[in-house]
Amino acid sequence: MAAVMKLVNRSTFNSFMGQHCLAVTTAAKASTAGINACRGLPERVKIVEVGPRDGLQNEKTIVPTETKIQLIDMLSEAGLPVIEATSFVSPKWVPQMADQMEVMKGICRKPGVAYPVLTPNLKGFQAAMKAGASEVAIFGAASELFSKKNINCSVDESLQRFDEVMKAAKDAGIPVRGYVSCVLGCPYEGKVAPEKVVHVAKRLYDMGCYEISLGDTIGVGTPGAMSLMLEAVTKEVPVNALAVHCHDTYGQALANILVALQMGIRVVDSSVAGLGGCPYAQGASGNVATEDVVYMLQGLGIHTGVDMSKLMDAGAFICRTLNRKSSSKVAQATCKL
Ligand SMILES: CC(C)(COP(=O)([O-])OP(=O)([O-])OC[C@H]1O[C@@H](n2cnc3c(N)ncnc32)[C@H](O)[C@@H]1OP(=O)([O-])[O-])[C@@H](O)C(=O)NCCC(=O)NCCSC(=O)C[C@@](C)(O)CC(=O)[O-]
Repeated sequence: MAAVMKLVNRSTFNSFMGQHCLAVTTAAKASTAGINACRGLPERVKIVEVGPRDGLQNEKTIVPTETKIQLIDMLSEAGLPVIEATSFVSPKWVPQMADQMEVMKGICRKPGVAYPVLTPNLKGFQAAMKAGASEVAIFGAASELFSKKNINCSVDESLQRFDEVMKAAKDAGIPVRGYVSCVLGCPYEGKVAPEKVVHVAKRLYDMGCYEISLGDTIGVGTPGAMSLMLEAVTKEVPVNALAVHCHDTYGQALANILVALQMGIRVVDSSVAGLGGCPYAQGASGNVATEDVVYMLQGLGIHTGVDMSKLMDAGAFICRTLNRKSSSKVAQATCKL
């Protein structure tokens, strides 16, 4: 009976979503481009799915490799254009990512989809190359103490390490994404001045990162703080080279993303089912849920290329496997409809 109810609920939801999306799309066809341009909103947004890495790195129990592979494959099928697959960090520091080689070998790489991996140093970069990675990400912080806790070096030292990775990546023709953590607050230092974010973001951009993702690691930002920070960063780094990465600890993530879109950001990081947190930021909740971002963007008539139904299946799969409730409001609503 429960299973039948679930099916009915799911089909009711899909039908609601279908009608809703159709209404949005029909209206959108004639007018969205113009209206969105007036509102300062884009026609298309690229979603960078970080659940398999940012999400699963934070699980207390080690998630089986097969589950990670299946999740990534389901996300590929859902139409996500970028899926951060794993990280090549020390297994002593983050044991949850120790199977990075097997994950990279096991996934079905869909043509047109990028599967970047985190590489904090040259050792990580070389291991990523052996595993066949075709894109990597380096990750720094705007806060000294977070940098120490997260990657065991100062901000300046981290930039020197990233320079080495960058040179090796250039030689190998590998694109590099950059992260700046703690752009709106630090679990150890509290408030972080926008100038500190500008300093690291500009350095990453100048050394050749094609995109810099600005991370509200502990999810303390508000739309006001986000706009002040972006105002400062976009003076030094072109807006089309920036992304936002919002955790949802204080429930501000979607509002922060909307403000970022209005300020010209076109790339948004998110995590299926809102998985995650950061092992070096106690108490930080997961990333904004991909389902919730896609729902908001659909409502705005903004194209993402993501199939909501398949995305919901991927979220349900990982929540079932981890035996936990989804943090996605859209997924929670589905159960109630
Ligand atoms: C960066 C290190 C490695 C420095 O760690 P360390 O201990 O300072 O490094 P080391 O060079 O002194 O080496 C110590 C040991 O680690 C090994 N080692 C050294 N490098 C590697 C490597 N790449 N892969 C595997 N092993 C490595 C090295 O071989 C040696 O092994 P031992 O001789 O003791 O057996 C360490 O601090 C680390 O792994 N930290 C983990 C950082 C991490 O993964 N954090 C979570 C991701 S960041 C995040 O979530 C934020 C983000 C991106 O999502 C954005 C946001 O929300 O803000």
